[in-house]
Amino acid sequence: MHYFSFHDNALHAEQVSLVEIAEQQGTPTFVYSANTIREHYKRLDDALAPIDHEVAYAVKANSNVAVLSLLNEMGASFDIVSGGELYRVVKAGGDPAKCTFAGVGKTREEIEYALELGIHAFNVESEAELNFINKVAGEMGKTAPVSIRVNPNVDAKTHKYISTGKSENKFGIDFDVIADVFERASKMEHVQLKGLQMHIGSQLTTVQPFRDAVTKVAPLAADLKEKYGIEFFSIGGGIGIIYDPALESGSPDWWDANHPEDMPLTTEKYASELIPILKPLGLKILLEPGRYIVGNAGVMITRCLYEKRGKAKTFKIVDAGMNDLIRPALYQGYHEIVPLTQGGPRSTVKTDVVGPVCETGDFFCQDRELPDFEEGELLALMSAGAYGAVMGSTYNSRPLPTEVLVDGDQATVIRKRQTMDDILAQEIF
Ligand SMILES: Cc1ncc(COP(=O)(O)O)c(C=O)c1O
Ligand SMILES: N[C@@H](CCCC[NH3+])C(=O)O
Repeated sequence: MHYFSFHDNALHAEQVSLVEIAEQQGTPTFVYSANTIREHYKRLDDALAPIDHEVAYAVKANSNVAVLSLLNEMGASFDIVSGGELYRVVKAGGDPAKCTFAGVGKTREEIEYALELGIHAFNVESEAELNFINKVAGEMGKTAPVSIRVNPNVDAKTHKYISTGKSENKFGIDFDVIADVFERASKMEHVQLKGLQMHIGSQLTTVQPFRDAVTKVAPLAADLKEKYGIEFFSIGGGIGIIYDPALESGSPDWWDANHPEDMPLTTEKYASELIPILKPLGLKILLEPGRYIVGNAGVMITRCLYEKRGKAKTFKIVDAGMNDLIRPALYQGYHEIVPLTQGGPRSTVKTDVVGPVCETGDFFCQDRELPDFEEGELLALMSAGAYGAVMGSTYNSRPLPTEVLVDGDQATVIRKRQTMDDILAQEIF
């Protein structure tokens, strides 16, 4: 089955035409394919089957409660990074005891909330935070389950804004001193050591940085198990997806979840390289995938408003902006742009696709050779399921877009389009 593919000349999500969704819901709108999410989850879960493991979905990638609920039904655990994400998981029917709580700046309120609910573990990112969690847990008469995040100083070879495992990144505790931190933590009265965690970065397209990091940290994990009886080793998320078919594979069906061989980093490759290093540890292995699960399970649909042929460039102006999908502006992220209807052959044009926001950085592509679509035409920005809607803002007083979940032939609105009154609700006149 093709999850995003053309039928009768219209791009569909599963069995639902994206043109119909656009006509009914307006644009911009995010559309997700439930079966793609399920399949990605299952593929990763199956690949790790030879070892004791848990797939803890990184909620930040797409935290719509309907998406979380779907993954909860699949049996996922959750990697959260705020009290707000924990709140969402609970609303989705998720069990706090299956949540690990990462992040360098947890507040007292968040720590108390997580202790109250009984999360699986805090992933502690500094000694100051460790001391504080110990203090707060003591005040509450509780013991805080913790794992400590190691920064292995390994180059993830990804965009510098999404690299997290080098010493100059703010995340985790330096590899050289982490053993001492565990020793001090083991003597704390209100902390129980549960695990070791790392996450070297996002959108990794080869297995080598994962292998380097796991190889470097595995002996430490073995040592910590021996000394303190830790139960798990979380190797983080970061598995990359294909954004640009021309660069990565040349396959026109790259967004189809049934083409695992086209992935730059397959789950099979990931598992076959890492399992031999991880299995001998005898620890539960946690994975924290976000983008891999939802990235290619979503698109953002938008309508072309105007075309402007300037002296230097052709601009196609669409009704979505950087406030709706910020990845191109923030990381020079690539999203394939596909007209929703396929007529006969058409000419191509080198164009910038830009939004209405009052920023020069408000573009979805620059100087890209694209089918010469017209004013009024509908388009999909592919691979927008991860770090899309969640990073949206109301900049320029632009209401947040609708989100729709397609499951087979059913399309369900899972977030209504925001209204101006929603935006103004907290303002005091
Ligand atoms: C601690 C942690 N775990 C997991 C993830 C998920 O990353 P990805 O979406 O690349 O799988 C992130 C984001 O990079 C993260 O910071
Ligand atoms: N938001 C980033 C990924 C950040 C991962 C979170 N640590 C992106 O879209 O590529």
